[in-house]
Amino acid sequence: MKLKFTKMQGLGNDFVVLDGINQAITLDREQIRKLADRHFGIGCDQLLLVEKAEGQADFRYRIFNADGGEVEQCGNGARCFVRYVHDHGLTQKNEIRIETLSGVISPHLEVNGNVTVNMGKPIFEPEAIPFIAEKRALTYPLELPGQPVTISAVSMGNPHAVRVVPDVDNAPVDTEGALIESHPRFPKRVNVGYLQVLGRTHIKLRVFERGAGETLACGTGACAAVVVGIDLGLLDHQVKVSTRGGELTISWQGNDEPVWMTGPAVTVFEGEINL
Ligand SMILES: N[C@H](CCC[C@H](N)C(=O)O)C(=O)O
Repeated sequence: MKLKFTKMQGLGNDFVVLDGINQAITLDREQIRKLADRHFGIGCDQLLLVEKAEGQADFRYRIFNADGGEVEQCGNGARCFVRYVHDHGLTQKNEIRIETLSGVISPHLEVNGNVTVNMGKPIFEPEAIPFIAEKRALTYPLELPGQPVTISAVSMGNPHAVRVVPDVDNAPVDTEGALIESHPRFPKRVNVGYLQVLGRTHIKLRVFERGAGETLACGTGACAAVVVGIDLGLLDHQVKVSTRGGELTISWQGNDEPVWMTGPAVTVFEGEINL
């Protein structure tokens, strides 16, 4: 099967984007893993599928991690999604509503080329994350081989565990991140963020992503980290998030207010692959 694709990236978090409207696409887990493979396929952190909306939204937005698993949300991908549908003539709108497994989000193309997305509101109830805990708390002890660690847990539609650390550049992201990602108290596994507070309006962040490993940036991870930082009283309402791939601006007014994310979305190349 010949498949047209577009390679895109948001702060180095990279995507293979497929038009599922003008080409009939059914991919199994193994085919997704192959497309995402950086040696035997195209290579990406996530594969994004553009489909017709089922409800009132403009499009349906499906997200698959490099391990082939379909997930609920992807922030950097949402910015690339609106750039893609605009550039490929699938819409003339600058602001669109896209339905995901975790609800509708609305990315907006800014005149300066950045994209702002209403990422919806954070969810802290453990059973909705999902995370196994007696009750909602600001932080939780999490048993690991060796000594336990302290995390916060929140959902941005997808699950996030966030650790506040003094120095992200020396944090055990690959080793400890992998242990937390598949910890039994996260029944659907979890994205693991390492947050360093540089000031009340600036943090540094690294994320070991569920189903992909450490990425250069994680949009929902940046939202989760800022929300946790605000909840812990460490951050103000608008924060610059410095990731290895560049900077995001995240803002949250608290309580049931949505989280807003602003950042870039870049097309790298168009291609075609025989699958
Ligand atoms: N690995 C994530 C999906 C991609 C999220 C990330 N790339 C973003 O920009 O939000 C998960 O399994 O929930």
